[in-house]
Amino acid sequence: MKLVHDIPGLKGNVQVPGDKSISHRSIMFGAIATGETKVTNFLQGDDCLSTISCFRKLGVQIDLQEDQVVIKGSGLAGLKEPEDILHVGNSGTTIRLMMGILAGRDFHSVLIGDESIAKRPMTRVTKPLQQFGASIQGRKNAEFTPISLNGGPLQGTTYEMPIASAQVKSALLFAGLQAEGTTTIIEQARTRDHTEKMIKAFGGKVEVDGLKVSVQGGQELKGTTVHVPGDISSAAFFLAAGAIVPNSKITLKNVGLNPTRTGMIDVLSAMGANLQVAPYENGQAEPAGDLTIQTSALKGTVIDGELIPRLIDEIPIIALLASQAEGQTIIKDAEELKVKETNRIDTVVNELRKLGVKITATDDGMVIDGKSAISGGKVSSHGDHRIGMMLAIAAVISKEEIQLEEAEAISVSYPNFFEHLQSLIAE
Ligand SMILES: O=C(O)C1=C[C@@H](OP(=O)(O)O)[C@@H](O)[C@H](O)C1
Ligand SMILES: C=C(OP(=O)(O)O)C(=O)O
Repeated sequence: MKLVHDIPGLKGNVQVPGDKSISHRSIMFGAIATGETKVTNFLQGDDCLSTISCFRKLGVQIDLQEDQVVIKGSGLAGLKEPEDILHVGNSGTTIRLMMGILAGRDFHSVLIGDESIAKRPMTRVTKPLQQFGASIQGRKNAEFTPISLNGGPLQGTTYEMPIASAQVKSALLFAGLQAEGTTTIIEQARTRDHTEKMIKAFGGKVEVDGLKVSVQGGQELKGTTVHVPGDISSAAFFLAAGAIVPNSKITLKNVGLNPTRTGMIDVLSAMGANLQVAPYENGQAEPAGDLTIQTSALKGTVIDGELIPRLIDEIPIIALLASQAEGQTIIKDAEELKVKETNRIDTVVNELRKLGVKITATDDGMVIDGKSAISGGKVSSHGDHRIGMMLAIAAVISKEEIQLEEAEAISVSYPNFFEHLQSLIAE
């Protein structure tokens, strides 16, 4: 598609769609709890719809109307053997977290996904689950899909994670909730804690002590209401756009501000962005607030260490932001980018280079030189939603036309992205 380019400014308010990580988990907890769960502001992106479709195949009644979902859970024991393969589409969160649930169920199940999922590593979850006693098979020693599980009794265990991953932590917590005894996960760095918060919201207990997270098996979870805040990973595209497009002022309403997710705010502040954060005081489990960004004079920064898991999905758009700053930006300790929907070090660097950005790939990140003019050309999302949105924001600051291939991938996390972008374009 031809992207909108060379616009005079971005002005107005946007309510970004519901948080993807929280939306997935609301379906999963609703399905394994007893009683009714209501979810408001649910993200109807392709990934979360894949999660709904998998749980329907497990016999769970899920009613989806507009952005509200009602789930009728009958507890873990109420999940039924699926008669068909469970297809997770493009969603790493769906497949990895579901493995933690299915490992302890007394039936056979098979998980597959699209071409991208077929290349993403699974032993990060299947290996520790085998330590719980789970029976899991897959290509290359359970590294790749199709993955098949013969669920059964699990034994609680202590597991020190070799990587920073909320998906791995969450899968093991789901296994721990149905294992005998205590399960303790030791994180390498703090990752998003939506699973821990949701265990509590559903009436369960989880103990967090620094980087150690423990749960007891056999807890009964009870259905509840989940209010999903807007997704800061989606807001990130408009935060960047507001900062780099001249003559802009954008307010993003009801954005999730869980501190395990707000690395983008820290980076914008470090780069000198004109950003205001107005948190709500509504006592919700997941904090939220309004963010207002204005055109800013940015400077380069270094992004590494414990900051990385707090902004891992925002790195593609941060690379574009850095290309408009004064000086150099260095992103390191981000090897995990190589195993996302695409190898995001390579796709970000290759696509931005096509548009004239001075950017170099490193083993664990990238180095970006600032103040590049964005030239026209033909680019592709390579089927990766976050790359597609980043390139659409690159186009708005280009004087020349940019064509985006595989734009449809954007509906994975932000189905109305182009509508929202259009609504902000100043007359
Ligand atoms: O737990 C989650 O909801 C997610 C965790 C992150 O993945 P990793 O756990 O692989 O870092 C993130 O990249 C993904 O978009 C969503
Ligand atoms: C990495 C992502 O998602 P997932 O791992 O769920 O496919 C993402 O949304 O950027």
